Amino acid sequence: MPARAEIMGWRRETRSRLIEARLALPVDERARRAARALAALADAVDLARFATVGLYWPFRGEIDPRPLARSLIESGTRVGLPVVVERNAPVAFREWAPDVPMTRGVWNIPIPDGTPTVHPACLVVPLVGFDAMGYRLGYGGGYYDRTLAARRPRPWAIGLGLDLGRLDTIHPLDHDVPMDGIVTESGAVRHDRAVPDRLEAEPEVGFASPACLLPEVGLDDPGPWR
Ligand SMILES: Nc1nc2c(c(=O)[nH]1)N(C=O)[C@@H](CNc1ccc(C(=O)N[C@@H](CCC(=O)O)C(=O)O)cc1)CN2
Ligand SMILES: Nc1ncnc2c1ncn2[C@@H]1O[C@H](COP(=O)(O)OP(=O)(O)OP(=O)(O)O)[C@@H](O)[C@H]1O
Repeated sequence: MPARAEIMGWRRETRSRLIEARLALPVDERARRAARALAALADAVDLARFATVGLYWPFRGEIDPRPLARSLIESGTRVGLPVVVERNAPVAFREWAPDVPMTRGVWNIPIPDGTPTVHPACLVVPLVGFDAMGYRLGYGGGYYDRTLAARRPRPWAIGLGLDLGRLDTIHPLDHDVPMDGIVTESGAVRHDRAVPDRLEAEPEVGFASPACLLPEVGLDDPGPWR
């Protein structure tokens, strides 16, 4: 098992290699793969059963989930987008709809301006990379890890990305929170866990943030799968 410093260095290189590879795809090829991944998501996962779902504003070649956002809103599910309100802390989710005013957050990513904070019971999480155990590589801020660590029951988390992000292992560290499933253009894979960490009473995290209770997803919640 490599040491933490080596793992973090490997992640930095792998992250930039995978983002480059994604951005190097011809636009129409990337759009075809993204459309297949979104179709696989719709086949496998019933997001409309949740009152509120967390999506994201696409950035650096991420799959564009806005068509999904619009159809969820039409069917009565609220959509939140992540907002970095504090460095090295969980993200907040702010309600989005096609007509809400937008401003720019970290990295100039568009964020809803002045809409209510929402508490999604299920997050669709953009992937840079992912591994066979459902662990995810993101942009390196640790924002999704912190967000998933701070809430009980932990929101369901479905990683959405391209097959080119597939890795054998990301060499998971203590802070890494695995996804409940991974969806790419080649389909959906569930990662059910014997001990459901999403129900642990106390977040074991290295920062002070009150656990946010999600009344919507109780102990016997059946999850997002169809
Ligand atoms: N579309 C989209 N929106 C998103 C995310 C995402 O992954 N995708 N995020 C999911 O996380 C959050 C933004 N993620 C961020 C991750 C890192 C840094 C950042 O400041 N990075 C440092 C270097 C990080 C490091 O290696 O230590 C920098 O750029 O200087 C900012 C935002 C919220 N919005
Ligand atoms: N719950 C937590 N408490 C404190 N620090 C954390 C927590 N989760 C992650 N971190 C820190 O954040 C950084 C995350 O690095 P990592 O490579 O896992 O990011 P990532 O998952 O790719 O990023 P992102 O989620 O922003 O896309 C590490 O330095 C890690 O120590």
